[in-house]
This record gives sequence, C-alpha cells and structure tokens, in this order.
Amino acid sequence: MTPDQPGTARAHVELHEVVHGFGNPDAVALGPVALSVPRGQRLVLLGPSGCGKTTLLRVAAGLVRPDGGRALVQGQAPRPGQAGAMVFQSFRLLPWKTARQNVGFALGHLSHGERMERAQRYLDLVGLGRFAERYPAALSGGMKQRLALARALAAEADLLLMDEPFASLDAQARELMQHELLRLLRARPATVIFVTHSVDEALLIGDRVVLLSPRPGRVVEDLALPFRGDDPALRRADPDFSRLRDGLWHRLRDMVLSDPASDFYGRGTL
Ligand SMILES: Nc1ncnc2c1ncn2[C@@H]1O[C@H](COP(=O)(O)OP(=O)(O)OP(=O)(O)O)[C@@H](O)[C@H]1O
Repeated sequence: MTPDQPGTARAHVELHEVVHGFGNPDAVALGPVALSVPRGQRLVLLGPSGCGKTTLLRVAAGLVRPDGGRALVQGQAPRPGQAGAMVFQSFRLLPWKTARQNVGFALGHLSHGERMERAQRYLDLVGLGRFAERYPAALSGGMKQRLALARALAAEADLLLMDEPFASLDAQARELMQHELLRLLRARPATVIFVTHSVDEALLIGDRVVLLSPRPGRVVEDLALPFRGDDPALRRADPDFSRLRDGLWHRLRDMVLSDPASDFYGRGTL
C-alpha cells in the first residue's frame, strides 16, 4: 500500500501504521494497521472478537485518536460527525424523539420540512414507514436496528462506517437489509467499511475482505473478491463463494483456537 506515492490517486480512507492501546502501551488493542480504501469500495472487516474492529472504525470516524500512526479521510484527519456516517452496534437512539424525529435530528442543515420528508423516505426504505410516529421504546430490537440504519443512510454521506449493523436482525430480515443496502449503494454509491462476524455477510456485501488477527488486530489477509456484480443470489451460486467461505471460516476458527487469550468456550473439556 502506497497511499502517499506521487502520481497515485488519493484513497478515500487511509490508515498509516495505526496503533491503539487506549493509552496503555503494554496492552495494544489494534495494530499496527496500514490500509488504503479507494473511493466507492465496500471493505468488510472480519476478525475474532476483541481484535479491534470497532476501534479501527472509531479511528476512521475521528472518534478515537490513535496512540500511534494516523488516519486520513480525504487526506484530512477525520473529525467526529464530519468524516462519515456511523452505524453502531448499539442503536444510540434518542428515546424522547419519534422514529421520524430520530432520523431527522442529524439533518440540521436542512429546513424542517425537508428533514421530515427525507426522514420519511428513509424510514419507508427500511420498512418502518408506518412506524414514523412511534418512540424507540415501542419498537422491537430489529426495528431499532433498522431505524439506526435509516438515520445513517439519510445523512447521504459518501463514507459509511458500519459496525455489525445487522447483528440483531433475524436471518430473513438480515438478508433483506443486505439486499436493501446493496440496492441503495447502487443508486447512491459510497465508500463503506463494514464490520461483521458473519463470513457469509462479508462475501455478500464486500468488494474486498480484510481479516484481522486476534488482539492486537493486524491485517493477516486482504482479499479482493472475484465476483462479478453484487447480486447476492449470483454470488452465492458462484463456486468461489463456498471456496472463500470455507477458507475464511477455517482461518478464523484456527485463530480463535490458537489464541491463548481467547476465552472461547470450545477450548474447554467436559
Ligand atoms: N475504552 C476502552 N478502554 C480499554 N480497552 C478497551 C476499550 N474499548 C475496547 N477495549 C478493548 O480493546 C480491544 C478491542 O476492542 P474492540 O471493541 O475494538 O474489538 P472488536 O474486534 O470490535 O470486538 P467484537 O468483535 O467483540 O465487537 C478489546 O480487547 C477491548 O476489550
């Protein structure tokens, strides 16, 4: 990776030897990681629990300043709220605002009417149009997740940082949302960094899959996916899909089982 090489187009997101240990140099959580994400790419991060995937996203969002190295978004140090739209594992909804108000809240640059119109459009898109007047407490876990997604998409940012956005959805809703996300990105392309624990999801959503090692997370595999197009059904039917799934799945399993710090239950004996 040579993001600073003269004559090469600047990547949208660049991580230069990023290291983070939450201020404790003896307990590094992430890195060093060097990554360059071209504009419009959908990069999926996979890795064992606790390897620093969320931390990496937060560095790219400007929410965490790394202990070492630096992150650049469009050549600048990322600033919270400006680098891109983030979808968190936890929903971070405002309980005293309705679904529509939650989506509209982040669109402060628009008039009230435009905010509400756009909020309704994105609620419709994620299947929550009929629930626009509901408060978060009256929504199921899956609906809250979709609301959080609508809020991020409504910002129409050109960088989406997504931290297991579909983790709390049931299998069917998850697949529908994967389709919706891909459809939306076709209509309105963005650079995406997407964290998941699901190898299948990584292969369906990504153009590229980066596998991180156990803590401290470092890049151990960087795969450009060979699929033509992003139709999930065609991807699944491609012989490369099961080959890559098996390879990634075994790699992940071996990393977890060989990590002395892992508390994975499968290590114990009866
Ligand atoms: N605020 C913090 N202070 C100290 N350590 C932290 C803090 N936040 C996270 N960590 C630790 O840093 C490591 C990386 O955390 P992070 O949440 O980035 O991992 P992750 O790969 O996203 O995990 P998971 O897949 O389980 O969500 C973990 O070991 C975690 O316990």
